[in-house]
Amino acid sequence: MARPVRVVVLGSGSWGTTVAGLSARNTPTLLWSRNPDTAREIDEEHRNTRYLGERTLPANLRATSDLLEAAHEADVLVVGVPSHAVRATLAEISNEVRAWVPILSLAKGLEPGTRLRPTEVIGECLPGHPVGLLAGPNIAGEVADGMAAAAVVATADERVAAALQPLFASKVFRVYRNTDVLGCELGGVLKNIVAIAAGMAEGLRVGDNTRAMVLTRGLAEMTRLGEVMGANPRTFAGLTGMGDLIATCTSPASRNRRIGEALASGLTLDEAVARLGQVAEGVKTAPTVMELAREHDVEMPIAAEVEAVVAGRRSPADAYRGLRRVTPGNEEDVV
Ligand SMILES: NC(=O)C1=CN([C@@H]2O[C@H](COP(=O)(O)OP(=O)(O)OC[C@H]3O[C@@H](n4cnc5c(N)ncnc54)[C@H](OP(=O)(O)O)[C@@H]3O)[C@@H](O)[C@H]2O)C=CC1
Ligand SMILES: O=C(CO)COP(=O)(O)O
Repeated sequence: MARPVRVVVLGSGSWGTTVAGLSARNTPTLLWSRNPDTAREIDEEHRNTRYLGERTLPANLRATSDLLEAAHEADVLVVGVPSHAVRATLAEISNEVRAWVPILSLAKGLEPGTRLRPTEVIGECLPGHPVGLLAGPNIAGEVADGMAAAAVVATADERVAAALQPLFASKVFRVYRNTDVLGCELGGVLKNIVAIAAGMAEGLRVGDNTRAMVLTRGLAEMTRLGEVMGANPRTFAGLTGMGDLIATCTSPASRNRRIGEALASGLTLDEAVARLGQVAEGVKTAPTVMELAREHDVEMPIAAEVEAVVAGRRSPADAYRGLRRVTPGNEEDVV
């Protein structure tokens, strides 16, 4: 009888740990943490208190702080470290992962400097492997609490995604598949910037109409840039686009939204980031996305205001005043 597929998840933050918990319910799973205390706590006490509080993890989820052990064990490798850490983490195991092991990214940011998407960084570090991502409207704490949610496994070869779907699925966690890797990945990256704008709106106590405008026009910006870069515009109406945008912009648990709220309350960016104590990918991604927007000649007024606030050139209140100066065009023009 064939042995079960072994999933290895790299990164023991809130989402890496949660995804490892999902997969452990279906198949043997090993979680790598760079912090030996965290690895021990998960392995022996079945908790990750720093990131998931007192929630209990599956007893069969194993953890290690030995990256080589993790790499050698993987039949499927899930990369759950933040986007700025993907290259450095994988550089240590570039010759250690068996050929053809599929690799899935969880990261929703762009690599600073290179502007590469996490799946592209993975492709450079571990060439020859099928690479894709798992994304969607998935606030980690809710998924860890067993609340119903849905996600998408995106890989260029649909057969690979179809093989990976059941590893993460449960009765309350529906896993769809998609072959538009670019569109699915950009959705997760770009919605974080709109979520910072939504958080600022929250902090400034704007009305529900303004909130709806930010989400809708934010989605238009995401779709415009995505289409020019080669993504299917329809992807942005799906779980990894509109779905994740709604979850992140409306959830008080979203770290990106919390950064926007903190900035609107008068905190500096450094103070807001320090108070959060977790990763908010939109902060580092905003300037990179504006570089892409300029390069592709795509108008992204909401992202531009967020970038100006994050760079300290504009206050949140001035950013919202700035949006009033945007000339409304034809709503039917996506690109
Ligand atoms: N949380 C969520 O709801 C969701 C998050 N995501 C995405 O998943 C990715 C991971 O986020 P998330 O788990 O939330 O992050 P957290 O902030 O919860 O945790 C970050 C994790 O990454 C580790 N880490 C940070 N820097 C490095 C590094 N240089 N090398 C190795 N490990 C590092 C941290 O280790 P340490 O504790 O030792 O500092 C910690 O385990 C992000 O791109 C995020 O956008 C996607 C969907 C949902
Ligand atoms: O991507 C997420 C939900 O899908 C998590 O968003 P935050 O990183 O803003 O918490």
